[in-house]
Amino acid sequence: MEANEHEHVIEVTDLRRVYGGGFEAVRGVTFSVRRGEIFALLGTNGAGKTSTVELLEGLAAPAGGRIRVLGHDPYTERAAVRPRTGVMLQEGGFPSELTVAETARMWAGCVSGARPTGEALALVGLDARTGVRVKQLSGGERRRLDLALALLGRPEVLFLDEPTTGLDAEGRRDTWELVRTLRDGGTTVLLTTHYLEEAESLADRLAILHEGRIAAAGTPAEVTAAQPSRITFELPDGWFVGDLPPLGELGVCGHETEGRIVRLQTRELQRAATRLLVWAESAGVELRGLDVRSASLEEAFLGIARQAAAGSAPGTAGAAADTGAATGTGAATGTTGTKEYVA
Ligand SMILES: Nc1ncnc2c1ncn2[C@@H]1O[C@H](COP(=O)(O)OP(=O)(O)OP(=O)(O)O)[C@@H](O)[C@H]1O
Repeated sequence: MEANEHEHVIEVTDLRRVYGGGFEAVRGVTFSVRRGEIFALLGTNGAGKTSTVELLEGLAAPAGGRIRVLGHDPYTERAAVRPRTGVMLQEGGFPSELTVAETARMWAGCVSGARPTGEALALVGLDARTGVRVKQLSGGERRRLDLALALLGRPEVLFLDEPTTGLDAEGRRDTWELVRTLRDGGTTVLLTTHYLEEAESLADRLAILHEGRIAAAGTPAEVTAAQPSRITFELPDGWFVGDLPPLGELGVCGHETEGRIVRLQTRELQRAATRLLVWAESAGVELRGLDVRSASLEEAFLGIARQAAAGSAPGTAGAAADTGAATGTGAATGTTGTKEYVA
């Protein structure tokens, strides 16, 4: 897709959604997705992921803002957009008495230019289950059937709302592989997920929603780079965190203790780990359970949740997510539940 690879096939500007009763679930969300990109929307429960995706799918009109999918308004120009998109909702809701093959045929009847149903079912690994009634499928198999139906129309844009919920580890990985293959073939994918590992492994770019706003956005690497790395270890009896070299000299920007367990935060992982180990060696101290790790998307996500719990909204609310630049969460130090990080 060289000619169009920078084309934005999804453009969302200052999007708002208000439910009956006046609750504003989406509060000024801006992002865009390029052709052939996998973009993940993450967020805490109730953050507004499904509310946003439903607007992109044209299922409801926004209370404010602008959406373009393939250059069209998905709500007012539904006829132009719908045939070129595939939608996998959280709940498929198919007649449970129909078999897998009957369901696929019924669905294909509503899709112009549908791919053969057997091909769609084979893509998701359901080709051996065509004669089974929907009600007899496992939860994971139903999710795969949902995905097969979304793929029937060979969509240019695929919306996947929590596509791997209920799948076992193998099924999840198979779905990731399929989504990557679709992306490599030029399909643009927007997915919501609760699995941070899924977003980290699959998404080219992502946005973390919190209370209807984008709290952080960028590539997984950019979002995690805003977080400090961690060094965790257990001190032997008789040793205390105060016996360590001055934490500032170690390159540590925060620490937390729980009994003998010490957790250090640093933005200079190599330097801090080296100095700590040199000190331990010279002092004859064994750092039991030593664990040195770079920040993960999980930590970025938890950082946002912590800020929420501490009552301070993330500083990048409403940030645009289309620049490719990380907006960061700035949640490295601060209160985490009952424990306080101390620089
Ligand atoms: N039909 C509705 N009427 C009123 N409020 C709603 C409705 N649907 C969702 N909400 C509220 O809007 C907010 C966002 O919900 P939404 O389902 O979009 O979140 P989500 O990020 O997809 O959550 P989850 O991860 O739990 O699926 C929540 O507070 C939810 O209770």
